[in-house]
Amino acid sequence: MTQNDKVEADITTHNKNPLEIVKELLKSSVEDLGFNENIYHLLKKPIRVLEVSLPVRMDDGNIRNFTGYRSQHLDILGPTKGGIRFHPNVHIDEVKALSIWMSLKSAILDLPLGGGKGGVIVNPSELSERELEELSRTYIRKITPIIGPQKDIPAPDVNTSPTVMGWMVDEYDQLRGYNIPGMLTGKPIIIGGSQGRLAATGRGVVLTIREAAKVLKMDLSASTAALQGFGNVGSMTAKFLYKLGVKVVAVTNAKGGVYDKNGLDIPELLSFVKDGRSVSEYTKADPLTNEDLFGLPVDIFIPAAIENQITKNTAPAIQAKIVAEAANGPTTPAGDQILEEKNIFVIPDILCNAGGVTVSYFEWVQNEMNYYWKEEEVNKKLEERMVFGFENVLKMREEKNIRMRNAAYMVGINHIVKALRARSWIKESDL
Ligand SMILES: NC(=O)C1=CN([C@@H]2O[C@H](COP(=O)(O)OP(=O)(O)OC[C@H]3O[C@@H](n4cnc5c(N)ncnc54)[C@H](OP(=O)(O)O)[C@@H]3O)[C@@H](O)[C@H]2O)C=CC1
Ligand SMILES: O=C(O)CCC(=O)C(=O)O
Repeated sequence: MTQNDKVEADITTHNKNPLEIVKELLKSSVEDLGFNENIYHLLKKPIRVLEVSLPVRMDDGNIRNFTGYRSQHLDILGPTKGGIRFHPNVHIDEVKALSIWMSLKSAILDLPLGGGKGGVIVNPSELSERELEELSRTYIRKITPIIGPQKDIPAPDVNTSPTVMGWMVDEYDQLRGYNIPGMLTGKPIIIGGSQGRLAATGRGVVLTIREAAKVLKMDLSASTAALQGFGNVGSMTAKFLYKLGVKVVAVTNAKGGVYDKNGLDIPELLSFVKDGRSVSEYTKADPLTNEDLFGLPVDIFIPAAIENQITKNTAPAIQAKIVAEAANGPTTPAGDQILEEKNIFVIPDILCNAGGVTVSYFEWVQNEMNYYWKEEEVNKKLEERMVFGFENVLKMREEKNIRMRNAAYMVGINHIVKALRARSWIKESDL
């Protein structure tokens, strides 16, 4: 059984297929908006999906042929846009689902972009740096026919750092014969990256938590938080929570993590992991398993790792008032049902983590005009967009007396529907 067969068996058997999950939510939201089912049929499939073979000469002299994908969901609002994931559990349905979420995210924040996403089935920790660079360059070569600054603009996601983005943009530029920085975002700043992009997703997550705390009348400086995932998004989220005075008591990664009921020293933890060490090796706090993380007595719980973490098995333990979905798709429908029964305020992924694509959009704008903003300007613009998105979703929630997740889907779909109508893909009778 290949790794992909195992992933397929797991997502099918346990009702965790992200594509089925997002399709169900699209269908019910289209119904709740009173639109014809035709709209659902237009939104449920990406317009284009490419599968590529990625042969890499390994250090031992043998060739390994990896598989990669790029999914483009909808391009009626602008070029498609979204990250590239390197992970052993990448699956075609996951990539398609992630591209649909990207469309919704951009729509909620009124970004002139559609949804895209890419992935390669690989465990990057098993590759040498040279092998990883070859894989990254090969992937970009293979998807070159369908990407470009006016077509589809990749970016980072799980296990793809600015260094990986640097290799990718260089490969594209070498192929085309000149510099085209706007073909990809999340680049190192020296070659056209934007100030503030590295921290943008975590900054955005914390802005949505701040807005949610206002709704719930919670004093953040007297609140506690626990985080799953301490990569780009998790670590930056922890940094900004700490700055706001939130006591971050627990963080984990795939190997486990640490807990201190009096609050972790986040700046120290950030420098601890900087040179490649894992949070699970930090000895100035108690060790913690990913299983125990869910049951901690905290006010804010933040999944910032991968999909399908808040499930019917883990959700019952959650005691938080706010679940802020920094990761994409961290909650299964069964887990979500339990969060609803517990009356937990969920900031849904397509709103919560939209700060990343927002600053990626700013990066692309700066690349196109070849003029660069200071970090304060980027951060100010990011804050405006996040608050705008949060307020629109909150308004829909209050108008319809529904949950934030349903409200976010409805705001996103409403926005896309306006473009579908303007292009006459749909008729008045579909609405
Ligand atoms: N990067 C971005 O700008 C954006 C990312 N996102 C989403 O945020 C999430 C995190 O992405 P990002 O931070 O970029 O990725 P990174 O690769 O930087 O970090 C991922 C983190 O998740 C941890 N992790 C992976 N699997 C598990 C597991 N089974 N249990 C606990 N922790 C685990 C990793 O641990 P370890 O290091 O041990 O593997 C690592 O700490 C993803 O869902 C991504 O799609 C959303 C919007 C934008
Ligand atoms: O920065 C981007 O363009 C996309 C980020 C991303 O992949 C995501 O929001 O899930």
